[in-house]
Amino acid sequence: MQTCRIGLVSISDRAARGVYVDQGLPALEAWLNRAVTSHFSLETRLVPDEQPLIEQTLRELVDESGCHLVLTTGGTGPARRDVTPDATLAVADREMPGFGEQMRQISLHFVPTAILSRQTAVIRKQSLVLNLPGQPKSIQETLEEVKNTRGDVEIQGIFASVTYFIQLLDGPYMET
Ligand SMILES: Nc1ncnc2c1ncn2[C@@H]1O[C@H](COP(=O)(O)OP(=O)(O)OP(=O)(O)O)[C@@H](O)[C@H]1O
Ligand SMILES: Nc1nc2c(c(=O)[nH]1)N[C@H]1C(S)=C(S)[C@@H](COP(=O)(O)O)O[C@H]1N2
Repeated sequence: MQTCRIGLVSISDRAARGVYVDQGLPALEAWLNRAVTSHFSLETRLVPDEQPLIEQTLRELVDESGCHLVLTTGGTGPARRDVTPDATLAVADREMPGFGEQMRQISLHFVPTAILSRQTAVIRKQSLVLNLPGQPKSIQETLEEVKNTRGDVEIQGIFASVTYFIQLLDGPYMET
């Protein structure tokens, strides 16, 4: 059976400079290890908020490493150096705006500032490139469903659509 290849990109000026220890890649990896039960392989990158570098990293992960899914964290906000969505759109074949819309709806349950994230998702070749905000805690928040106090699902998470997307693009079956 084909292995799902997943690229993880943490985008942070200060983590890339060593001012603080990167928590983005460990948080992404921990979430995937909890959520995905089928076999997958990971390629990880830590890059500063520089648009050409981010674009180059996304191209490498999709075109050379053959990733079926690339998750980015960080740089989705409105600040001058937040350029991750711009880099993502620059390497896109097609945009998938529903992912960003749904994640902002979910994030509103955690932070009132959710709409400050410009996070989006795009198709490049065989791959889905998906932006997540930079706060390490936002990785779990944006990838999971929202439940009410009784434990019923109030808003569906996006990951079922991610696995279906990969199948629609003739990628491997991913079990969650
Ligand atoms: N990779 C990371 N590792 C640990 N903490 C992070 C990381 N990225 C972001 N954070 C935390 O989340 C906050 C918001 O993330 P954001 O992507 O807006 O970073 P930032 O303020 O632009 O700074 P930087 O790019 O230097 O991380 C940061 O100020 C920092 O406290
Ligand atoms: N789930 C979730 N979404 C979130 C946040 C968060 O902490 N959790 N932070 C918000 C804030 S304050 C900002 S500025 C934007 C952009 O964050 P980024 O620049 O770190 O990507 O994401 C927003 N979305």
